Amino acid sequence: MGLFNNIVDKVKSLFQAKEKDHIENMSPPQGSLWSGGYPRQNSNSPKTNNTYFTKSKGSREARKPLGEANLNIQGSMPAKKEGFNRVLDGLKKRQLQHDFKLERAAETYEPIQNIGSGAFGIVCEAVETSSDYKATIHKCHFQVAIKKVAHASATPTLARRTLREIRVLRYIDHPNIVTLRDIFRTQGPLGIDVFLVMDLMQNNLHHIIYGNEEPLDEYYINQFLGQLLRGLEYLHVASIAHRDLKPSNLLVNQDGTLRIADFGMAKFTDNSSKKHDDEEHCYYMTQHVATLPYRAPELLFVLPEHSTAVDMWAVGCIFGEMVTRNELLPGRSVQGQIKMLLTMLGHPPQHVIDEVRCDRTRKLIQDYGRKADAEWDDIMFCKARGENQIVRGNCDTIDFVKQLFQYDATRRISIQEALAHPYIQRVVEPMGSQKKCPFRVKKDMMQVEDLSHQELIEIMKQDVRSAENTYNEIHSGDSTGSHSSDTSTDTSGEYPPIVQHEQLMEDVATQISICEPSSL
Ligand SMILES: Nc1ncnc2c1ncn2[C@@H]1O[C@H](COP(=O)(O)OP(=O)(O)OP(=O)(O)O)[C@@H](O)[C@H]1O
Repeated sequence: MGLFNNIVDKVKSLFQAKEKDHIENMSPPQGSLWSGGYPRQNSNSPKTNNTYFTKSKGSREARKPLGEANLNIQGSMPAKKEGFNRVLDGLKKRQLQHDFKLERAAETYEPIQNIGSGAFGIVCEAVETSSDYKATIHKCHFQVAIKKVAHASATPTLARRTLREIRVLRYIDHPNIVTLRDIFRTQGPLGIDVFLVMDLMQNNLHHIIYGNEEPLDEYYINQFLGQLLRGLEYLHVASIAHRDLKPSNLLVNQDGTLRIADFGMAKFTDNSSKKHDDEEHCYYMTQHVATLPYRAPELLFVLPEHSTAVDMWAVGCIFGEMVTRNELLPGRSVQGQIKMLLTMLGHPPQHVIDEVRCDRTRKLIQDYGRKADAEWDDIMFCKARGENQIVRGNCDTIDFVKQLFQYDATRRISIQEALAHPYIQRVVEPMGSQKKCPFRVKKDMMQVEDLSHQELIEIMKQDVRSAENTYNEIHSGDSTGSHSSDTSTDTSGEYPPIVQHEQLMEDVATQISICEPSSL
């Protein structure tokens, strides 16, 4: 106990010294890539060694290469290993060719290597080989990421996921949301394979948090948090909830730009979508186990409705993970996750328990016994093993975390309240007002929830064409490559229904480089 107190005192004094320096710490480290607001990604810049943002003992400039901290890249490789690696490379190449049969789009994109995979998609790095204006101007090939959603039409869940992702991303242009550049489809053995072409990002937050032995620098934690909130504000103001926020879905570039990705679970959240809650809850209870540690209580406990508040809970988990380099609530089953919440955060208020729709869950909560409410500075301190001191003794940080982890979604801090919170005001540079999400995105998203499987497939086919057309329009007229020129000011809602687009699409179909087999 004495030893523990000594450590606490030592850390306290360190913390006090750090508090003094806080104002200095708020300014970017020298030579930082963060100055001037949110830097836009330049995917054309040649690939350099990634820069990693760790807390450095001496100067802040001494940073490690991203994700390579533990790799010994020096010394020559034994001949046997070289041979083995050649075989491995050959196998990887063949797998890539097999996974990314792009048909006609192979004229435009050349897959380079597999860079990620999730439960629904595989993602490769590719170059845009067509001699479009960008390649001509920059005299180089544009780097992209292609996400393949295999047999996207096979089940209603997959079709809805894919359509959600297409519809959120196709008209959005936001510095903290991944950019969709193109979209096309091919006919796979089990239905349509959909390919989403995005700007290539260099890493994701999960790798950044765990790729090094030292905690993330406080400055970068705050910058990542600020960008995450900014991207969420854009979505939440339009009543769009992401619903699958986790570090691996937050993509980060060398310049520190963070972009939210993976919109397969995104949903327009208003009263009209309540009727789907049962189906959704069912889905949450059985699938998607990988993201349990970020799942809000309203989804776990099967409470009557949920909304954008689920994302704010996940923000709390992600913030805690950046600070502590540990998952805050690492349950591995639905039951385990519920118990984890009860143990760590204490008992939910009675009115929340009364609303739990699932009898088994209600009984589980009631039988678990009362636990004391969470002491956030202790939780963060223990989880961080004393390494990171952002939270310890820091009232507004603790309050921010508390507000995010409210069991009752209606009492949880909203995105606007989060941005106005003293902690965020203190650590994140003022960001000013941002443009609104185009009305057409909301309208498109609303439609998705009411479609049958067959309708989903039909609309998905149309949407792919439609987005392809949008892509062609953008690239024929706009030399800046920005998607925003017409959409940023569009709040009128005058987006022609997709059905009306059909004839137009038929007319232009021959000009579109869609990878459609003759059988379709
Ligand atoms: N634009 C991009 N640039 C670089 N990497 C990317 C990009 N998009 C996705 N990735 C990588 O691919 C991984 C899988 O992508 P994504 O999360 O979209 O697939 P998913 O199957 O929907 O995943 P999940 O299992 O989380 O639902 C991501 O974690 C990320 O590391």
